[in-house]
Amino acid sequence: MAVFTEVSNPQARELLRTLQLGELVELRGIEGGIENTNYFLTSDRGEYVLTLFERLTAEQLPFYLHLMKHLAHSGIPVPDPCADKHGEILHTVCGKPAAVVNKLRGRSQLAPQAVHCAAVGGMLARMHLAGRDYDRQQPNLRGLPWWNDTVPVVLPHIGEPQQALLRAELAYQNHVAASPAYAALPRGPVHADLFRDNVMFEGETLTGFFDFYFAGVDTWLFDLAVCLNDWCIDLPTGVHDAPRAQAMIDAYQAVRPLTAAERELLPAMARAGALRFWISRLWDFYLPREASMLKPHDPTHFERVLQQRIAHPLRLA
Ligand SMILES: Nc1ncnc2c1ncn2[C@@H]1O[C@H](COP(=O)(O)OP(=O)(O)OP(=O)(O)O)[C@@H](O)[C@H]1O
Ligand SMILES: N[C@@H](CCO)C(=O)O
Repeated sequence: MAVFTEVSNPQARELLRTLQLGELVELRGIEGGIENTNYFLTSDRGEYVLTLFERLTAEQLPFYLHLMKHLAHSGIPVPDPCADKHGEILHTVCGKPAAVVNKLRGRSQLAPQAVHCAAVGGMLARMHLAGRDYDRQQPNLRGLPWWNDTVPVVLPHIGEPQQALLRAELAYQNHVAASPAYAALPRGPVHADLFRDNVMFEGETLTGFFDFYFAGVDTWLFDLAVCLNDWCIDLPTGVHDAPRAQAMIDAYQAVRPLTAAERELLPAMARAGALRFWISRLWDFYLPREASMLKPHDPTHFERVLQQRIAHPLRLA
């Protein structure tokens, strides 16, 4: 569980008043999530999610919050940040930057079938297209420069074979990032963390994407690769599930066909997607922060996924 900062009922009441969202009925810390403090905030007017940002700064946050607003207003089912009477969507609670968004219907589908993967693929492509006219810029803060900075920090904590794999993959990704094919990849705002636990479903109907706080401008292919690595694998082994991956890619391409450069670099981006989360999980595991409720994710999972993507390159049918 992750509640890094405790919010009191009087503080929640004051926030609801500022946002003109009615009277407090319940404030409940949310289990799950490892980045931010999250509460379900229920008032007599509706159900909301209060997020206190633990690492992101007030300078970085407008990119994410306005992106969510932009996407919500473009018909993509994402939480819409609540504004105060001055139109401000970034607030302060307990001295931390904070936001209140509407609570999405549904629940996470943690054992997805092809039909769920197709729904994610189609909506991901619609989201990429809807982001084209979003005018704010911010890079993916967990992109290649962060990998280059963070790998030396985690290397002393891991065994020799893992060090060798991490070093080799980082060198490979630096090489890919300098290639003409990479420069030709279409880019825009991406979610960059669209795992099973960041999408809501009601049955087979997708009801929302959320947790945009790793979003940034990056290649659309990286976003698709992150999804394939989570939605379309056998979780215990990291082995690729071809029918689910095909369903996701077909649905994505029905909205936006992949370019030649994207087809060429899909295997490399699948590796990049695994590397990114291996590094962040190592970092969270070996350099943890204080939290009153926190369960770090298992880093070895993405070591296995990376090994799988290297041994069995992801090719399009
Ligand atoms: N807008 C929302 N609507 C409904 N439920 C939400 C919403 N936002 C968050 N939640 C719930 O809160 C939980 C934790 O949120 P989230 O995944 O954003 O945490 P985090 O710490 O920011 O992220 P991470 O997944 O990066 O560790 C989610 O699994 C979900 O159950
Ligand atoms: N989705 C990430 C957690 C941070 O959002 C992971 O599984 O490592």
